[in-house]
Amino acid sequence: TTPALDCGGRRLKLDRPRVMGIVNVTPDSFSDGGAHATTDAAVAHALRLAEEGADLLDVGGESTRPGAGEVPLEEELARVLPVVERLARETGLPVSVDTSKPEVMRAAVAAGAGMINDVYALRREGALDAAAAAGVPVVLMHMLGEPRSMQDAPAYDDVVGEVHRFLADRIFAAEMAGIPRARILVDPGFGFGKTVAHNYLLLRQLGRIAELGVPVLAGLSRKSMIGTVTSRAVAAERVHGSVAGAVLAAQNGAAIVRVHDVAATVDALKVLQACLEQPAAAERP
Ligand SMILES: Nc1nc2[nH]c(S[C@@H](C(=O)O)c3ccccc3)nc2c(=O)[nH]1
Repeated sequence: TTPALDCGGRRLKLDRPRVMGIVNVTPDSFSDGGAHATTDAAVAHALRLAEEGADLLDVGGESTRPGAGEVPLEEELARVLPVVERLARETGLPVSVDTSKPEVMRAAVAAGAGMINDVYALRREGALDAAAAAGVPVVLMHMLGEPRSMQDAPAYDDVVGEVHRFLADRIFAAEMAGIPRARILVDPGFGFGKTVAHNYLLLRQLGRIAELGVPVLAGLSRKSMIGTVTSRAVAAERVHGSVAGAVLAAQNGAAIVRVHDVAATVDALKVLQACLEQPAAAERP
């Protein structure tokens, strides 16, 4: 039987590393086109990612930029719901909602979302119950502290061990809230309270996170861990480094990689798969 997730009725096979396309629904600071322009732009972008080969899409309405303030509930709903609704209707792909607010989780799943992606690992008030009631897979991600302060001076005795322990605790909390293990994924949270060194230790030892026995999601795309080592200050110039990171994450056990640059990542993972799938017999000339 092929490992797979049931994402609100849409099947996501996990027989090989899958690509989650990032759909940020944040108002375009240049045009005052208002809500419709924001929705239309996000949907158009997402449809392009689907064309490029994304296996699922991740719709987020709140920037978790370190130091960023909270987006009010009504604003997040107004951004996310129209996009989730249209993508659920217009693509056959599972649509994940990137939120920490229980109200957004419930509304997004009611609007067609088939996965919950929570950078707070369901620690907000009511989030465990909302995710349990939603009946869709949920991604539990590690973050050290709060977005506002997490990058001030992140410190660990053993970053891999502590991230592993946090995720094990959150899996337990989710199971106690009635979320079956078959609906749980974990994520080490690259860039969420980690130095560049911490991030690369986590990437190298991602197999230890995979030992938790649930699918691992990895999101390195265009992050400072890539920009720093490649001296690429501009996020859009971090594609090559991000693709290398995605391949490494997949090779080290990630079941899903969360990326901006879908087409490039899809091709790179095909090369990885070809390498991994070759039977040993083929090695003999
Ligand atoms: N599961 C999972 N969800 C995620 N949402 C994000 S937001 C992040 C970004 O660069 O996309 C980000 C960080 C800081 C500012 C803006 C955007 N990152 C992840 C991740 O690594 N894993």
